[in-house]
Amino acid sequence: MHGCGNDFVLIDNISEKIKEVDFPAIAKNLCDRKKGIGADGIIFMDIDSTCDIKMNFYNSDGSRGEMCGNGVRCLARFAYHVLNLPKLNILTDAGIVKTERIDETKYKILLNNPSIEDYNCSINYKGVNYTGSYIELGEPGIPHFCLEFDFENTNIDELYKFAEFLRHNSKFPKGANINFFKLTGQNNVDELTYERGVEDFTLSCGTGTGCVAVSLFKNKLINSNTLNAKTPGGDLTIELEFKSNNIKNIYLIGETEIVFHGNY
Ligand SMILES: N[C@H](CCC[C@H](N)C(=O)O)C(=O)O
Repeated sequence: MHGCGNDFVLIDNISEKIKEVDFPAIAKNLCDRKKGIGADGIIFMDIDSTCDIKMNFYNSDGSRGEMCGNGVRCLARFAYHVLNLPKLNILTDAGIVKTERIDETKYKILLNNPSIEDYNCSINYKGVNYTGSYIELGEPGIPHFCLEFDFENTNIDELYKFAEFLRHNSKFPKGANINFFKLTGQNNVDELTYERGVEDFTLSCGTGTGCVAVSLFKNKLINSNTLNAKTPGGDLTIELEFKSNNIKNIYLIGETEIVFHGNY
C-alpha cells in the first residue's frame, strides 16, 4: 500500500504470528526494491490488550521506527478490511494514535504531540548557518528537522549531500528525518523529506508534514489551522486544533492506495 507515495508492506500478524525477533530481517528482505517486494517500510499488525491493534513499524534498512504517519493511515485502512472498525486506537512506540476512516481511501489520524521542541536550531554547513526546527513527535518521539530551503532549485547531488549531513548531525541524538519545505501561499508548502532508515528521499512523510505545520505555526509563518503540503507523492493536509493559543491536536489527512494483495 502507499499513502501519498510513501509505500509499505503490511502484514496481518494477528494471523501470521511472526516472532518479533524476525521482524528486522524480514523488513530488510521484503523492502529491498531489487530482491524483495520493495517499500520504504513494513508494518506488522498485532493484537494489543490496551488498544485495538499494535503497529510494529520497520524502515527498509531493518531499523524500528517510533512512528510513521503515512504508515498508520495505511494500517487503518488495512485493519478496516480485517476488523471492520472505522475508528481505531493504534498503539505505536511513540504512543497511541487515533484513526478515522473518512471514506474508502481517505484516512485522518491524530498525531502524537511533540515531546521535544527546538524552534531555533542552527546548524553550520559549509560556512553558512541554517536555522530550522527540531521536533520529536510522541514519546519516545520520532525525530524531525524542518528547514525552509529552496530545494527545488538546488542541484540534486548537492541536495543529497546536504540532507545526509543534516540527517547524521551530532545535534540529533538519534539522527533525524530531514524535511525541506518552501512556502508557496499562506497555507501551502512544497515539501521534500529525506528519511532516516530509508536513507533516501521518499515521496512524502506524514509525521514530517505534521512537524512542518507545527514549526510554521510556532514561527508565526501561518496563522490558520490548516496546512496543505504538496509532496512528490501527492497532497497531505494537516489540521491544528488549539487550546489557549497552544497546539492541542495535530491531525494528518490524506489518501491511501492498495497496490496489491498477495502471499509471499
Ligand atoms: N514516513 C513516515 C516516517 C517514517 C519514519 C522513519 N523514517 C524513521 O525515522 O524511523 C511518516 O509518514 O511519518
